[in-house]
Amino acid sequence: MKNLQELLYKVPLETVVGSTQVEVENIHFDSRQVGDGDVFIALKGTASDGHDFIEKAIDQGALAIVLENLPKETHENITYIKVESSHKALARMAANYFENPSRELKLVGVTGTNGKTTTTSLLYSLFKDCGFKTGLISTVHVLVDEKTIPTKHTTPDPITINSYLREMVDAGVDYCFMEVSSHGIAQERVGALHFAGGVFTNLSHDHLDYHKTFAEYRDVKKRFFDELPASSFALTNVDDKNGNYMLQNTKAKKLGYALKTITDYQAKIIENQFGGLLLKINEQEVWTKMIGRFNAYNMLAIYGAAIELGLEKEEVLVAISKLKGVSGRFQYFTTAKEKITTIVDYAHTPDALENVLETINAIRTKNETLITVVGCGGDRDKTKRPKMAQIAASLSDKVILTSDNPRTEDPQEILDDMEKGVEPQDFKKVLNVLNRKQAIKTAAQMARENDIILIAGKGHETYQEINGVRHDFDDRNIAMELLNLLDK
Ligand SMILES: CC(=O)N[C@H]1[C@@H](OP(=O)(O)OP(=O)(O)OC[C@H]2O[C@@H](n3ccc(=O)[nH]c3=O)[C@H](O)[C@@H]2O)O[C@H](CO)[C@@H](O)[C@@H]1O[C@H](C)C(=O)N[C@@H](C)C(=O)N[C@H](CCC(=O)O)C(=O)O
Ligand SMILES: Nc1ncnc2c1ncn2[C@@H]1O[C@H](COP(=O)(O)OP(=O)(O)OP(=O)(O)O)[C@@H](O)[C@H]1O
Ligand SMILES: N[C@H](CCC[C@H](N)C(=O)O)C(=O)O
Ligand SMILES: [Mg+2]
Repeated sequence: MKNLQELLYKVPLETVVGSTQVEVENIHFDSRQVGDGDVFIALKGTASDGHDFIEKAIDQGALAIVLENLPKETHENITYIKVESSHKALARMAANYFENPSRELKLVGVTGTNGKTTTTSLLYSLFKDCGFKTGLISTVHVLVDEKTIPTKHTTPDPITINSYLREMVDAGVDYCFMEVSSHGIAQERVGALHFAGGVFTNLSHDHLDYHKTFAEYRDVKKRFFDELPASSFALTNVDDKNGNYMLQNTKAKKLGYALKTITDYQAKIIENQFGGLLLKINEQEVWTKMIGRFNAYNMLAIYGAAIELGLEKEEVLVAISKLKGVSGRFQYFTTAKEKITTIVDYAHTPDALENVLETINAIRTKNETLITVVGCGGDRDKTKRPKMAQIAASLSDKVILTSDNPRTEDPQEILDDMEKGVEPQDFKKVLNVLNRKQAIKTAAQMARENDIILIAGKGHETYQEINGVRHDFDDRNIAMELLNLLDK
């Protein structure tokens, strides 16, 4: 049981109808989960409005309702708490409910269009390697030190985040690294968390279905830094054209990392090959198994964050040299006889796809054929579709356009949207194979000795969502099975 008044600590209230001196059980923002003695927080969402479910929540036993608009008629024994923003109130109440676990460990948030999963996952591995109990909240999974929890969101809702953080604190976790998505910031999912640091990776085209304009998307990301406390650090990629903008109004200690600009954490790429990168970070050389220029940025972000969190330079460099790749990010295998290399990568934005293809083109020997298999997700930003097809076709020798997660959209229409981006000189390189498994099979049949196949967009995902149903599907298993079978 929790005292409602205590749960409302630091929540700016507009009007209260009824008593706040009541004991409550749980807090919920979904009426379907409400039970006896709970608080229901009515959120205005994208598909519906939680205010429409207040009566249902009361029928199910809610004692108190947090809302933005008071109903005309109220029930006598119910407490109504009117706030300006239910999303902000939820964030604060969730933190209060779990007794502010983010203050009991060092929480670092990583935001940006690409590189969040890579950076947070590698920070997790690095801190584990240095002997700390560590937590991770990422697109791939949540880790409470060594315990794995499956996840659906990159940045979950505030109740879920705070419950994970409480579990981490109780398990003795010292550091937690979490991905902060733009949806997470816009919906206040990270609203009342206490961050020890924030990292910005980069900003490019994504989610323009949700944020409408690039400026709005950029400013949502900036809000994360605006709200960091003075005791924290804000580490930004100053080579990105929005890097400095992110830190413009932050109270946190401002720091930069770059390959091209003079700043706090700098690196030079000395070698870039299939085996990894040789970097010179702040005058010290280090080999990493991570591949490609974009990973040099990820390494710098990791290095800077680890130093700001108090680790020694030497131990950080040793740990960096031991880091292994992240699930579904440039994950590759080569067949035994024909030496066909298949790379599975989560590139699902134009920028990520361009980076991955440029990385492959920079390190291959040019005699092989590069075959790219790529699709775009349904119910997501449509404007990235033609761009991704254009990039795939211009930077590969052959392209197979296919489905990603169509969700509730018609897969053929997604493919048609993509095809519009292919430029006339590339028409002859492109094939359309709607079924993703067939598309991978086509690539496998086309490939000859030493060729390279890139399968982009789904990375670590172990399902394909069609018509709202998730079917088992793993690019890596399918590719491995088909290629090994064909490897005579
Ligand atoms: C567009 C979006 O982000 N939606 C998220 C949002 O839902 P919503 O507010 O739009 O919900 P809604 O359906 O309009 O309902 C409004 C309110 O009524 C409530 N309700 C609804 C029905 C009912 O019977 N009773 C009831 O109380 C709902 O619980 C909700 O509180 O809040 C929900 C709870 O936190 C999320 O689960 C949901 O994520 C949806 C499923 C989603 O697909 N989100 C994706 C786009 C997302 O968040 N992605 C980012 C990663 C992006 C990236 O960086 O690549 C992520 O962080 O995962
Ligand atoms: N620093 C980077 N800059 C640009 N591209 C990157 C960077 N790091 C990774 N990538 C590319 O972007 C893809 C996605 O990387 P990652 O999963 O780390 O990003 P993310 O920000 O977590 O994405 P999401 O928004 O889906 O959670 C990778 O598979 C790789 O192709
Ligand atoms: N976090 C991203 C993941 C996209 C992955 C891609 N496979 C797709 O389904 O579009 C999103 O929800 O937009
Ligand atoms: Mg991610």
